[in-house]
Amino acid sequence: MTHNDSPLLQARGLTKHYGMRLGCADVSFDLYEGEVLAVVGESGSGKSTLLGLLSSEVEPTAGSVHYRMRDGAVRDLFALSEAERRFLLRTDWGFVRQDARDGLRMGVSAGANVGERLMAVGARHYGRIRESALDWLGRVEIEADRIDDTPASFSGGMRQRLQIARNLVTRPRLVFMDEPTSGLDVSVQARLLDLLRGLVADLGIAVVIVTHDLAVARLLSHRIMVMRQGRVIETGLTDQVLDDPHEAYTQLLVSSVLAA
Ligand SMILES: Nc1ncnc2c1ncn2[C@@H]1O[C@H](COP(=O)(O)OP(=O)(O)OP(=O)(O)O)[C@@H](O)[C@H]1O
Repeated sequence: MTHNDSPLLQARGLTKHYGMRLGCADVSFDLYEGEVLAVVGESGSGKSTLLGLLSSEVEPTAGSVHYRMRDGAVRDLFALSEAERRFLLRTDWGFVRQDARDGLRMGVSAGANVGERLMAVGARHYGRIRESALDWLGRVEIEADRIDDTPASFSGGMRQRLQIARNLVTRPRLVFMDEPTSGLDVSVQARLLDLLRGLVADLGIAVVIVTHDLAVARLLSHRIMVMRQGRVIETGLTDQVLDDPHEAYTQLLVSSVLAA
């Protein structure tokens, strides 16, 4: 078996209690390289908790996450040192936050927002860093003459595109996305989704995307996990689950979107 045949990430029995309250319970799945997994469910169903557990920002009550590093070694994420975890987050992973202000440095230029990530993986040559930053601004459709502006002067859609560039410039193997298009105008959302879909496919990145919007899941994901009250109630290929949902709750979710 080659590296690429084994999962990039394996979650087993992931459970999180916040005191008496359940965040999520007994979530298990494998994620392969280049695969896009959407986690859907209504507010409070445990999506953000699960994303926090997978990215090792949240400590589990029980369960494990194993991740295959670039050197092929499979590591238990919760056994990594803080320095190793940070290194993963800066290099092999990306995290696109719902609010771009949480994922960008608002006080530094667009170019520096992108360049900083390159420096975290060892780039030192100013000219080349700036060239890569320009290239990536172009890929996310930000005009070259905005490179020295701070994201504070950008529109919501531009900020989100800059956040995407900042996350993808190091060619991470895995990107977590938390509602990356919500809060944007519908037309801006559509363009951003298109862009995301193209970039993810071109780069062959694995993605775990949390969304309450089934249209986003349909457009971006190969597989879908439906969560309710902290548990995964249905999972499968996105088109199959959305076209022929087995669980009554999923049917409700799908039909309420259709009615909207
Ligand atoms: N830090 C926390 N402390 C206590 N309870 C929490 C905490 N974070 C989440 N919860 C609880 O865990 C459950 C799952 O919440 P979570 O935020 O994971 O759901 P979600 O599906 O992401 O919701 P939303 O779409 O509204 O963000 C909820 O009952 C929530 O109140």
